[in-house]
Amino acid sequence: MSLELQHVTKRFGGLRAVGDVSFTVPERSIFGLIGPNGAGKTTVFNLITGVYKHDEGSIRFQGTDLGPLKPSQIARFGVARTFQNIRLFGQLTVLENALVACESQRRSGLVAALLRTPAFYRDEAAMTRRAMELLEVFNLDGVADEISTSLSYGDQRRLEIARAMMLEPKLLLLDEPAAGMNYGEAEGLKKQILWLRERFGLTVVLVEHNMQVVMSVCEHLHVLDHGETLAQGTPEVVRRHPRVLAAYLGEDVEEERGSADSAGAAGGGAAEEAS
Ligand SMILES: Nc1ncnc2c1ncn2[C@@H]1O[C@H](COP(=O)(O)OP(=O)(O)OP(=O)(O)O)[C@@H](O)[C@H]1O
Repeated sequence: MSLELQHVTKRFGGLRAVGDVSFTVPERSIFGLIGPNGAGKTTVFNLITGVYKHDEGSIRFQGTDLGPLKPSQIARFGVARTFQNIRLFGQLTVLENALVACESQRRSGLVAALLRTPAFYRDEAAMTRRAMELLEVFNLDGVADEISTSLSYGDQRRLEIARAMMLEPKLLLLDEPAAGMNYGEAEGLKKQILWLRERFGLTVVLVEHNMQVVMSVCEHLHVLDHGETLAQGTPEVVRRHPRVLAAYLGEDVEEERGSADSAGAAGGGAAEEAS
């Protein structure tokens, strides 16, 4: 198993933002963490990446307890993320934004950089090749030299994913990647996420309100509400779960049922027990 949360609880003062949450994300799967606003989804990402420390429970990635690790150690361990609010370097170009992510990954050291040694240039060339390959996946190679803030909102979101991928992660956490995207852009995003999984053998956890995206790319869903688990299972199970339908996702899920079905919605396998 890739990522495993067991009985994780996080409190902010008197507020229990995440309460006794457990789930397991299988290796190379695309896993959706969904729920209404304030459900605790971003807090779970912040706990996995070490931004916050959980009060109870455990978070393990590929068998290692992430609890004692700092965010930078967790990133080096192969966990990368994007943010709900776009965090690009506005003055840098698209390519520079991608490259800056992996400065810490350079194999050649500071001396090599200062002296501009052959090792430095080899590193530089390899990183630029990887960046251009990723920019191409997201149709951003043609604007590699543009200042990042000149991109559309959807393109900036895709650039954030490309930048996170520069860290060569094993686990990618995407926080609302489809926010602000139109239908066509969201369709493109679905293909790009699937491609990344295939190409890099990636495990993906997706926080997303766009049910068109969630229902068709995720194999497993975990639904939070007020920090607690409301339901879990395949998209088929979750979207028919009475509590999910009635209380939180009903209209969206019903609306998207047709399009997700016709797109061959993921998760058609054995139905899991919904809690
Ligand atoms: N640093 C913090 N200090 C205090 N409360 C916080 C903090 N971070 C999150 N919260 C609270 O924890 C709860 C869960 O917030 P969180 O951002 O994780 O929800 P979410 O499911 O990601 O919501 P959304 O879909 O709106 O992004 C909310 O009530 C929020 O106000």
